[in-house]
This record gives sequence, structure tokens and C-alpha cells, in this order.
Amino acid sequence: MERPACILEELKQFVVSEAPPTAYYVPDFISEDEESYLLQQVYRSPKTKWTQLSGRRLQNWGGLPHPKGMLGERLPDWLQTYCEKISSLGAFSGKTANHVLVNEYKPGEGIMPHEDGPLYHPTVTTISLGSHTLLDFYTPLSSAEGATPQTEESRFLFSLLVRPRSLLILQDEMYQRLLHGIHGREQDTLTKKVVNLSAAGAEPGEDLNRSTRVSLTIRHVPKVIKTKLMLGKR
Ligand SMILES: O=C(O)CCC(=O)C(=O)O
Ligand SMILES: [Fe+2]
Repeated sequence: MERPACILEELKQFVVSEAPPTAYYVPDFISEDEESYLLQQVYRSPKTKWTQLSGRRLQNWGGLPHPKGMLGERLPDWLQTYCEKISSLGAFSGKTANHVLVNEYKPGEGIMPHEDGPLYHPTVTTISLGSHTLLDFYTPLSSAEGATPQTEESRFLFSLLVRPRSLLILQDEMYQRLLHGIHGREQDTLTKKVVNLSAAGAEPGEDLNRSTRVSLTIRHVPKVIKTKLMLGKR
């Protein structure tokens, strides 16, 4: 029997039903040993792989996405393994993820609300390492003429609690329409605005201190220019 291109069937139990379509939150997607291994690989990478941004550090793997096509670079084995594992769940409609961003946030750091944009297949998958965070979601800025100026606060909709070792998958409206960001805080107070509390094993009113979080943002870039950098045996 032919394998269906999309087998998100086994992920259905992880849909966050309180959020717009579609967010999947998978707690303990990886083990503590895998988490230590991945952190070790991240921090073993050459210093030159890091780019310091305001409020976080970043490693880019797989090539730089570009409208004309990404000059593909072969992923290291430690990332390729997880790209394949997540892709086998059907997250990228049968394609295999070929791009990974590693973000490191110290307590108090974050990322401004943004869209991931059209250079990626409209699915983003994230493995969290080391610490939880709250991922905040926003309505896009209204382009309507004469619309009253909208503050970030008024556009805020809800948050997702992402624990270390979890996998988060966002597609459809969650990817295509809403913006996401992370407030630079050292501590999070969980409220009812955190819509996946029970799936993440937390209670409203709880305070959680952030420590250093490393996230692997795993995506598929459809338009790739094949290069020598992709050759070589595994
Ligand atoms: O660290 C995260 O979970 C979010 C990262 C992110 O939004 C991005 O790299 O585009
Ligand atoms: Fe993003």
C-alpha cells in the first residue's frame, strides 16, 4: 500500500484544541539523554557558527533561505536525524526538513513578534532544550485605512507553554496568519491566556523561572539550489 503523503493522524491526539488551527504540542518528544546530547552538539559547534542578535544568539544550518533559492548546505548528522524523525510524522507533507535555526535565549531574552514568511513550507516545528518559554501569538497589523493604531498589547491573543524536550508544530492559520514572539522575561506567571496548560502539565497561577533555552526551529525550504556543499557521503 502506498504511504500517504501526510500522516499527521498519529499527531491528532496532540492538537491544542483551544488554539486556532493548527498547533500540535507533544510533551517529552525527546528523552533527557537526547536533550543533553543535542545541547552538547549545539555548544560544540565552532564559535563562528553563532550570530549575536539583540536579545538572542543564533546558528543557521542548511543554507540561507532566499527568494531565488537557498544555496543548500548539508546538515550535520545530529540535526539530520531529527529532521528525518519529525518529517516522518508527516509534518512537511512528505518532504524532509532541510533547514534548522538554533536560537539561544538567556533569561530575560526573547524575539519580537514576526511571521516566518513564504520562503518555507508553511509549517514550523520546534524542539525546546534546557528551559520552558511562553510563545505569544498576535493578530496581524490591520492594513485597513483609518484603522485605529494597534498596540502590541491589543493584538496579543494567547500563549503556548513550551517545556524542555517538547515538540511544537504550527501550521495553517497558526503559521500563515498569526504572528509569534517571545517576551524577554525572567519569570512567567501562568494565566488562562496560556491555552495548553493542562497538556503541558501546569496550573494557572504557577510561576516558572526561565533558565537558558535553546530551540531547534526545523523547517523545509522548498526552493534549493544544489551545491557542492551538499555532496559527500553520510
Ligand atoms: O525559539 C522559538 O521557539 C521561536 C523561534 C522563532 O520564532 C524563529 O526562529 O523564527
Ligand atoms: Fe519564528
